[in-house]
Amino acid sequence: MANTEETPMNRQEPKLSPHVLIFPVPIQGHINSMLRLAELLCLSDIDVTFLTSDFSYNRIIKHGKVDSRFARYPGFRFETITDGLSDDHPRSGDRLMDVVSSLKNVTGPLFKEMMVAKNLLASENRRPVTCIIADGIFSFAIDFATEKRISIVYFRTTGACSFWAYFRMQELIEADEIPVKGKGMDLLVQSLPGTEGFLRRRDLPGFCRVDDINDPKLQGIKFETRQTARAHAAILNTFEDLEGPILSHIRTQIPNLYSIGPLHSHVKFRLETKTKEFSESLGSLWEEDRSCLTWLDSQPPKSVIYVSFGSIAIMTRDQLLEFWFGLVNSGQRFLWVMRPDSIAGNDGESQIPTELEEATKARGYTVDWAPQEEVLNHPAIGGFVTHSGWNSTIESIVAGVPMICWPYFADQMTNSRFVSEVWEIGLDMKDTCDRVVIEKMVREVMDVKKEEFLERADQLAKLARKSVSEGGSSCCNFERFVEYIRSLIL
Ligand SMILES: O=c1ccn([C@@H]2O[C@H](COP(=O)(O)OP(=O)(O)O[C@H]3O[C@H](CO)[C@@H](O)[C@H](O)[C@H]3O)[C@@H](O)[C@H]2O)c(=O)[nH]1
Ligand SMILES: C[C@H]1CC[C@@H]2C(C(=O)O)=CO[C@@H](O)[C@@H]21
Repeated sequence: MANTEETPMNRQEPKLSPHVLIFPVPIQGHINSMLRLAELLCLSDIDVTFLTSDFSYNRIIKHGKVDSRFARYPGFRFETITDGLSDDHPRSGDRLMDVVSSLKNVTGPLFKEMMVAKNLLASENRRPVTCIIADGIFSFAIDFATEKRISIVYFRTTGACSFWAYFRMQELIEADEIPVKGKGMDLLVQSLPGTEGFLRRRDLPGFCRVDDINDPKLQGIKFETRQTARAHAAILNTFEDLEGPILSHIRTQIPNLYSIGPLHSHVKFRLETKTKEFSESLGSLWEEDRSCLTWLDSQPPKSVIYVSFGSIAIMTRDQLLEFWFGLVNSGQRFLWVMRPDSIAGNDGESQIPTELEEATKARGYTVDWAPQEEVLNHPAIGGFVTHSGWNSTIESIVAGVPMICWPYFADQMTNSRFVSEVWEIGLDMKDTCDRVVIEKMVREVMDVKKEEFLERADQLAKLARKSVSEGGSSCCNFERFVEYIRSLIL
């Protein structure tokens, strides 16, 4: 006789979605790209726990518009953990690496305790974490995942070009090409496949610029990057038409490498396809001053150069004045982000020369923090003076905006060289800070070679958009990645 009473054994429990933990270094550039990945996974009906520091979470909630944005995804939630630093720590400039040390020595052990104590973040209607997507310098997460037999995916939020240099640091050391401090900065690098003929020693990541091979920062980043090979897979926020040759070299060492960027463009495309909504920037740690968009509305097309050095770079007052005189003397309009903590030793009393202030009023606009994605896509923007952080670089590529690169440290040294010599969508002003050079480069990008740069930037922008569109390389790679995540619960 048919059993007419439903019993627990017969009741079809709804199958719980895969549950992914996303864990970035809790600083702006990493949070941005990982929140974009989080949204892509939510749009694929995967549960996401986003783990960040208490310090950054409080700022994201205050400035970042994330609550409203992620409210539509019932499977998304934040989890917080301490970064081990006091709230008044600058978390930028030459103190940035304190963050890395504290994350490793304080946060790492607490992370493992938290995961065990919270049963791998399982809760009602939420299975224990299926896969950990960890920042590409968190080897403690690989150790934990390996011990607990959980899938671990490394997401290094830099481009492939700098990642490859980091991954090959041991070979560069053995070839006596690093450390590079002082000696032979303009010698071409010989032992980094795919970069022959254009990459100089000065273009290697800034961590290579030390005197002592045993420098802890160089050794630390070398070690952490090599751990990538232990992960089940790796993700990069780039696309095949941008970094294909380098990606092929990396895949000889790390076969399961998913290039799924530009992530900000990828999210926008999928959101517009699924919900017809525009995806504005989110996750800002500072209040965005949207008045700059109104100012841009009154400027002629392609007439304004946007100036921003990201969330970490610091400059001296003398460097500030060199940029300011260079911009004013170029005669071009400019929109400049002066992040509140970005001037070293800013005593506040020293006055800006009157002639500079007057000229700025005529052609310039400054804000503490801008809605950068919207600024770069504004029709008035014709160029971008950038520190070459990876997010800024790829955002400028998608927007078709030529760049003048003034790298500050780390991967930025490599990104800037690829912008000028490989992609040919800008100029590299590395290792100089002179008002005459700045003026000359601004004129070259915004006037003398304007059409040439805009044409090439537009070609690359089209390839970027194609990669995230239906059938594009990043679109297909992301769908393969989702299949991998789903395969973990079959
Ligand atoms: O006024 C501003 C300025 C920046 N941004 C955004 O902030 C992010 C900045 O990221 P990025 O350009 O990558 O620079 P950093 O904040 O310096 O990023 C750190 O992290 C990156 C990813 O690992 C590295 O490539 C950089 O070298 C490192 O400094 C971007 O998404 C920008 O759109 C704004 O929204 N408003
Ligand atoms: C905190 C910094 C350590 C390394 C990361 C980085 C890189 O080039 O990988 C650059 O700056 C920061 O994003 C990270």
